[in-house]
Amino acid sequence: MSHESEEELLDYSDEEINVLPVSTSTDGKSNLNNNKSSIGDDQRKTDGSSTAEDKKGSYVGIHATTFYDFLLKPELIRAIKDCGFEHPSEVQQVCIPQSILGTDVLCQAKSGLGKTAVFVLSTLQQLEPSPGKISTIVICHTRELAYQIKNEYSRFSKYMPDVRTEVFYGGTDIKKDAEKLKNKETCPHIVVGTPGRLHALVREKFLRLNNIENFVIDECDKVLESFDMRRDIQDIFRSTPHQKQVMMFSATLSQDIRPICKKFMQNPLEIYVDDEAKLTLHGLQQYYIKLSEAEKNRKLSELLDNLEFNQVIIFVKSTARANELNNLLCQCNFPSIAVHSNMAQEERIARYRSFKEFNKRICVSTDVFGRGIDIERINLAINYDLPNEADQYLHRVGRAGRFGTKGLAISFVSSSADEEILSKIQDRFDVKIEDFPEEGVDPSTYMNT
Ligand SMILES: Nc1ncnc2c1ncn2[C@@H]1O[C@H](COP(=O)(O)OP(=O)(O)OP(=O)(O)O)[C@@H](O)[C@H]1O
Repeated sequence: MSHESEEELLDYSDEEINVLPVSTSTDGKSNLNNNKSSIGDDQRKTDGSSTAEDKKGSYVGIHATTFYDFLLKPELIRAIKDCGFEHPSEVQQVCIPQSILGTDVLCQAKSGLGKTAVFVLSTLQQLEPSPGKISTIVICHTRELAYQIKNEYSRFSKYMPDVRTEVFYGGTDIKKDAEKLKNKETCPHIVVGTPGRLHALVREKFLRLNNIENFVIDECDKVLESFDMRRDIQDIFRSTPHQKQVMMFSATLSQDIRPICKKFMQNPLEIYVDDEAKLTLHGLQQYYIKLSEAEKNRKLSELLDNLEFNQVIIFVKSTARANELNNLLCQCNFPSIAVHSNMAQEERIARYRSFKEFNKRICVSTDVFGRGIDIERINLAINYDLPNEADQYLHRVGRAGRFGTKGLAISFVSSSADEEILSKIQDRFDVKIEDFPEEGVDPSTYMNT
């Protein structure tokens, strides 16, 4: 592990964070009065040593906390080991001890540091599977992310043979979903899905949520900012029992969206990264290239020819552009694939899998892959078209450099609007995005060994 990725696992100051086991009331909810915390680089010590400020509640030493400390079920510990997870990341250290107790959680933590495992492990820890009883529902904004989360449940419930997880999203036959849900033998204990399909299943009374104990929204700002998705969520939420655990996660949680999230919660543990500079991924080198629209293809091909990378994701602003660019790359014999929302759902998932399984090294995508998607080998992200929001930039480039690894992000800047966005990104996240050097970048600085 590189020095930088080790730093991601350092400890916290107890002034900011109380991660000691908390006293619980009879309903299992946390009694912490101040349930608000933040995670930030400046709260971590860099040498792992103990100081006078290390009082109760601080994690001392780089690897002072292990997954064993969470007292998880042995089946989970075995699966965690199989996944190769050695030490919990900071967000896992802060959240898991409380989330396994049933506390509501509203959590912002930077991209790629393992927010998914927080809710997957804590819901599996609490789950007592009973036939026909759906205990956990997880909602996210895209079908591929739902599919990915379902697979995470499968990985971690490997030694829990009675636990069933199913994923439901649009673009597939709803009757098949209904069949699965109707039959006690096939009805899942954990449901993962996208808002529209889940809402339709609830409305048609195929999906009954009266036994729900955990209600999770991943990429919650994206889900709740969109009027349509929020309306669906509200209806789904209303069909769940009043007493349940609610958890929400994202790398970006604006001041405006927080109260909206909290409306769904009771006295949540709140984890924010209020200093947006701390959302910057330190293993990720970020550059821009100024050019005209007409120069983009030539430049891209030059970069793909000259740069070393394992896998690259190229973001464009429309499905038409994704198809065009992908065709062009394929014509030039680049091993490229395109993924966007304007294709049959089965094909979308097949392409996601093909890219994840390393059958293709280049993926041209719209923002369908801009958030949440976790493909370990991506170490280069290219914004062929810059997004029009700074937050979206942060999510996109976070596809490279997962879990504290190294990576490279290059953005094409071809208009005054692009220049404005570029300066917004640099101001907000306190990151210096430099002009891409003529001589290129030394691969050893962004390739993981
Ligand atoms: N403790 C751990 N040790 C090693 N790898 C881990 C650990 N926790 C998570 N990972 C891995 O790190 C990667 C990123 O995790 P995950 O996708 O949950 O990030 P995230 O915080 O949800 O990011 P994003 O905000 O971009 O969606 C995954 O491949 C996951 O398997």
